[in-house]
Amino acid sequence: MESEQCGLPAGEALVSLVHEDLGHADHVVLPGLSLSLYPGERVALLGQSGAGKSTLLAALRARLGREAAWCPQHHGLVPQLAVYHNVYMGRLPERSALANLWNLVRPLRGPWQEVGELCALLGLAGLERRPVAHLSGGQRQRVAIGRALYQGRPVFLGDEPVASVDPHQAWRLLDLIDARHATAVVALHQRELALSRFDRVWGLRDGRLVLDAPAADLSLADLDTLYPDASPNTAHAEPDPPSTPGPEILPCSRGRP
Ligand SMILES: Nc1ncnc2c1ncn2[C@@H]1O[C@H](COP(=O)(O)OP(=O)(O)OP(=O)(O)O)[C@@H](O)[C@H]1O
Repeated sequence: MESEQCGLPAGEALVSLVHEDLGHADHVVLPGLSLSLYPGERVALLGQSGAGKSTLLAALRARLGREAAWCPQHHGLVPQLAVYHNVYMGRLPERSALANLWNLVRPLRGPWQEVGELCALLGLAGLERRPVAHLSGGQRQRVAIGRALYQGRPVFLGDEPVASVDPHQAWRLLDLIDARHATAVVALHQRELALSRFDRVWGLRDGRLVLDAPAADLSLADLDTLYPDASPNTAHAEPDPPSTPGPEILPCSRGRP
């Protein structure tokens, strides 16, 4: 269900940031940021390298706590441990220290089955016992997604979770994420995916949220403006005519005063 204005869903926000300074210690990256995340929304988070995507995701994660599954940018896997153990870690806090210790030596039957089913869906069947250090970059990325899915939380927060896989796999992985999470915020650089797979796009540039709009109202040309350092050759070759005003005047968040 959406409100009449700005395509925002009706209902109470899961998280609202109102004029908040986000950053690291004394280094403010996103000053005075305002935005809201609503239940059921799938949001693509775009912006060039250093724009503050990870910073914003960290802030959302801190506010959502145990409501959010987390898939970090650099995977955060333990390379010496097997695929099974890395995925199992998604539920480490939910089990006793004794069960976790036992599982390290001898996998528990229930989790072994659950993780095996997840691995099959992720195209990792048969690799459960293989150390993550012996996997390809794309396989590691899928293990990291598997660990986040195994957390079984309602909100998925992903920091470029489909950066190392081919477009077909990216599509399938987003299917899996969608099937298991009502709400998602995913940082990514694939603009086509942002428009085709997400309800809303947040765009960061120059320390500001310059884009907060329904994906259906945006074109690739709108998203290109988030990448001022891109050369003309790497930007969208034949830009669609902007279907909405440029990003400078697009922000449209309920939390915005
Ligand atoms: N731990 C940190 N301490 C201090 N500054 C940081 C820290 N992490 C990131 N920054 C700075 O914050 C800014 C935003 O970084 P952030 O990682 O949020 O960007 P990003 O959009 O996720 O970039 P990328 O696409 O390269 O991952 C950058 O200037 C970066 O140098």
